[in-house]
Formats: sequence, structure tokens, C-alpha cells
Amino acid sequence: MATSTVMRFTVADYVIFALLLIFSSVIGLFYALSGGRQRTTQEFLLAGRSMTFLPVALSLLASFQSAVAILGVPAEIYTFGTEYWFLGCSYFLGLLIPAHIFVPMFYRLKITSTYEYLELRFNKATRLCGTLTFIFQMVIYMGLVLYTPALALNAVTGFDLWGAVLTMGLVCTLYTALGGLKAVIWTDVFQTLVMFSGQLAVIIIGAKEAGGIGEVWRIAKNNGKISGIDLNPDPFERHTFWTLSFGGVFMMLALYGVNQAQVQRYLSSQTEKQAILSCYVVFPCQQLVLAMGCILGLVMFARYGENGPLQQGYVNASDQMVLYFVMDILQHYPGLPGLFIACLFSGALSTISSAFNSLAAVTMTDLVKPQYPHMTEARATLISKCLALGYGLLCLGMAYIASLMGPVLQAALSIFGIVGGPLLGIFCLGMFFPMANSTGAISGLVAGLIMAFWIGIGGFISKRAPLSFVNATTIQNISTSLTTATMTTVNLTTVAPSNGLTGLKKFYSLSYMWYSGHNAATVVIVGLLVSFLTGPVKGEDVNPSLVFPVLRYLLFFLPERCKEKLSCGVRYHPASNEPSLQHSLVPTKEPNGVINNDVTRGEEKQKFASEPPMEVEIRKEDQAAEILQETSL
Ligand SMILES: CC(C)(CO)[C@@H](O)C(=O)NCCC(=O)O
Ligand code: NA
Repeated sequence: MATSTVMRFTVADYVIFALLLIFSSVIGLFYALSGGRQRTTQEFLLAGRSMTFLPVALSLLASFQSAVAILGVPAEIYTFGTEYWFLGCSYFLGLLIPAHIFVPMFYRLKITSTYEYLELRFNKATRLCGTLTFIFQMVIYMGLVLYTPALALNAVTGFDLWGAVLTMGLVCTLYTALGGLKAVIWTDVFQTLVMFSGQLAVIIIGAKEAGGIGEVWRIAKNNGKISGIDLNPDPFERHTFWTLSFGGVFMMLALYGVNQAQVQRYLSSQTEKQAILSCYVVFPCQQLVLAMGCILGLVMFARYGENGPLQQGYVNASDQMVLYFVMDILQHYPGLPGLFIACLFSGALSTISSAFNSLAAVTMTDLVKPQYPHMTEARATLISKCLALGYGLLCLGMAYIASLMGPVLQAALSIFGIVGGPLLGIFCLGMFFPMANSTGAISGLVAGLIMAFWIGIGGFISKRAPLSFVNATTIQNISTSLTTATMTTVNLTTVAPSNGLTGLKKFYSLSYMWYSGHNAATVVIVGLLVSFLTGPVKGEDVNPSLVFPVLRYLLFFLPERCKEKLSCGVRYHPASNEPSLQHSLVPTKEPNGVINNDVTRGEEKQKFASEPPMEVEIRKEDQAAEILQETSL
């Protein structure tokens, strides 16, 4: 089969594809003209805090599920077998912890940007560092998300590369800037459904052509593509059960716990319950999406075996294989190739729109408003819209850089770990360690980022270098001669690290699935060390609504007196095991969303300092009196 004859679009394909773009824009227009007409930042950035769990859940799912995963997961399974599927295990803790720790914390603070938390807990400078790191992360990621489907489309169908990038960038900028978060969430819902149907269509037809899903599984099994559980605890192994299911938890926390795009969706929920529920609903959806990606990989293997389109030279990167496969099997089904292209674009659009809106949110609340606190609401909203537009143009430029990043799935997950990991670390430092101070937080973040880029770039270079300069047979020759050499000299080296690397090389070979955990841990450790050296914060000076008592929570069965000791002096609500944040002091906010920091923080601190310890006893005895006391403040 020659490439040129297979890859033709029919009118039906173009129509379906155009419908996606038109429908998305219509949703944007609808929310620009209905409801509050996007005239306040509360509506533009937080959908008026009026959403229910179902659209929020589908939107959460869509935020980090783009064409990168749709093309990358099947390619990964096709090449390396089903090991990657164990990532699904990480979704348990990776969604339960956000649902019960991060969501309640952020929701009760009534903030707009997660980085407001960093200012409440530490100081302005910490908030600024967090914001800038986040912007950096999302801008590189967006480049990758925009470029991946455009490149695949270009390579397989000859579709104009920059035409595709521009179409996506512009349509998305349009509906995001017009319709605000409501439009983003509802287009996400629609686009998620398109993603499901596109992949499902390919799986059904692909499996049918291969002789049924049982046959697909049999072929994969006979060729050793169905991996068992690899229980090797070595964190330097790229994929094992542990790297995926535990390393993956930290990646999920960085995304679902503290990433602004997701937190903004929790905050847009009507109630805290709805926000938590959306986390639960996203779990089965996430499993389904992962399963579909993996099965698609197996279906593809059933058709080509080891001699795939990449090996035959029809495409030149593994990420283009899926699209080649789709065009190959769907050629007799007019409209279905178009549905799959729509599916890829849906993945990209839903991710980029979330990124635009979250970037507009942090830039507005963290960078612009603190400088111009008396800005009118109309002006602030106009600037938010311009920001969404500006980021749209910026990410078009970033798409070029993405062309240098190699296999896209691993590149995306590495970005989550390299930049998202340190951000997760600074939030954990603030929430779980009451003694951490702002000097510690900033030094920790800087140390974490240095560590992240060192290991990330080191890993990238040391992995790529031999592959691009030496061909495969030379490597094989070298490695066989090396093995014989080592075997004849020192027998002990057989127990050496898995891939025989030492020193820095070994360090660089850390599995990318551990990047989030490793970098977050660096931030916490350095943060704590520096905090202890520069004067740790006293427990009673910390606002209990800003810290989470992990030890009290885990050791709930201990008597109250022991738990008090574990609290590091923080005055949590003593009457319940699950510390209630409701009655603690939440900073007041002006209607336009700016926190009234200077005044409120001063007062809070004073109140906590002057509160006599006896009051704790009073609270326990008389809940009603306590509520009265606090509401009268
Ligand atoms: C991030 C997870 C693991 C979970 O949401 C998955 O959606 C994924 O593999 N995303 C890859 C990046 C992307 O698709 O843009
Ligand atoms: Na998406």
C-alpha cells in the first residue's frame, strides 16, 4: 500500500471536522451572550462558582488528556507491551488524596488562584515564584499539545502543518476569550464525548478487521506484548509496577491536586461536595480512557505485528503510527477518518482552552491585580480576555520548540514531573509542615527546580546521544563486546545496577515516572532544612486553615492528648478527628477577588497570639457558643 493512495479525506471527513470547530465556537458565543455575559472576573475565571459535578468531572478529565495521550499511549503499548497500563493503579491514591486534602483546603479558602494560598501561608515573593513556575510549565506543555496532532496529520495526510496549528490556536483562543470558564467546561464536555467516540470507532473497526477482540489479545499474548507485573523496585527502571503505580501518584497529585487548571474547576463547583464528587467521577472515566488507549495499541499490533508502519518506513516517528493505522483501516468508511481527526483536535482544544483560561486566571490574580488593586471590574475582565488571547499567540510560537522533544507522551509526563513536581513540593511543604517558613519555601522551590532540570536535561541528553549518533548494530556490537569483557574480568559486576551505569549516568537514568516524587521531595527536604536554620514558624502562629494535620489524620485512634503533641503546636479544632476548617479564620476578600492581605493577616496573627489556651477547653464544651463567638468577629 502506497502512502499517497491510502491517505485521502472525503467530503464527509471535512464536514465532521468542521462541525467540531463550529460547534465549539458556538458554545463560546453562547456563554459570551448569556448568563452574566462574562462581565465579571468571577464569571470569566470561575464560571460564577455555579457548576455541578458531571461537567466538572469530564472537564477535569479533558484538561490533561490531549492528542499526546491519544497518539502516545497506543504507540507505547505497541512498542513496549502493556506494562504502561499499570499507571491505572496510581489513579486510586492520585485522585483520593486531592479529593480529601487539596480540594477541601482550596475550596474553603475561596481563592481564585492556587498561588494565593502560597501568599497566605508564606509571603508575596513565594506566591510570585509559584506563579512564574506555573506559567512556564503550561506554556511549554501547550506547545507540545498543539504541535503533536498537527505534525501527525501533516506526516500522514499531507495536511498543512502550520495551517492545523493556526486553526486550533485561533478557534480555541476565540471561544476561550469570549465565553470564559463556562464555555471552556462545556466545550470540554462535548470534546470529551468526541474523543471517546473517535477512539471507540477505531477500536471496534480495528478489532473487527483483526478477527475480534479475543484474537487481538491472543496475537498480543503470543508475541509477548501482555506484560506481567514487574515488581523490580529499582527506580531507575523506566517502567515497572512501582514506578508507574507509585511514582505515578505524585504525578497525579501535581496535576489533580495543585495544578491551577484543575483547582480552578474544583473552585467553580457549586459546593465542596460537588467538587469532591467530581474527583470520584473522574476516576472511572480516567480508567476507561487509559484502557481505550492500551487496547488501541494492541489492536494496532494485531494488524501489523512487529513489522509496523514505523519499521516499514511509512512514518518517521512512533507518534504518527496511530494516525497511519487509522487512515489505513478506515479508508472504506467515509466520515470516520474525519471523526478521528476531530477526536485528536478535541483532545488538543480541550487542553489548550483549559491552559489559556488558567493562565489568564493566574496572570490576572497574581501578577496584575496586586499591582493595580483599584482596577474596575470591567477593565479587569477585558484584561483577562486579552491575556487569554496573548497566551494563545505565545503558544503558537512554543509549538516550534515542541518539535525538538522526542516521543511526546514521555515528554509531556516529564514536563509534569520536572516543573509540576517542584510546585507540588512547595504546596506540600506549606500544608503538611507547619514549621516551614517563607525563606525555606523559596529556597526549596529553587533547589527543586535546579534538581529537576539537572536530572531532566541530563536524562534527555544521555538517553539520546548514543541513539542519534551511532546506529543500532554498532550499539549491539559494543554492548556484546562490553558484556564479554566484563564477564571475563569481574564476575561481581553482574549484580551491579540493572543497566550497568554508574555515577552521574546512573543518576540521570532515574525513571521519568519518579520525577514528580523526587523533585517534590527535594523541595520539602531543602525547605525544611532552611526553615530550621533560619528560624522555624511556631505552631501557634500558623493559621490552622492553611495546614493539614497528616499525623492526626492517620493516627486518628490515638487519645486527644497524644494527638495534641503531634500537632506541632497548631491549634486545630480539638473536638473532631477530621479537623474542620469551617470555623477557622478564612481571609476576607473584596468582591473583585483581591485578598485584603495586609489587614486580615495582621489581625489573624494577633488573634491567634492573644487567644488564651483556655478557650480551647471552652470550645469543646460549648459548640454553640463557639460558633457565636466566631461569627461575631
Ligand atoms: C495525565 C494522565 C496520565 C492522566 O490524566 C493522562 O491523561 C496522560 O497520559 N496525559 C498525557 C499528556 C497529554 O495527553 O497531553
Ligand atoms: Na484535552
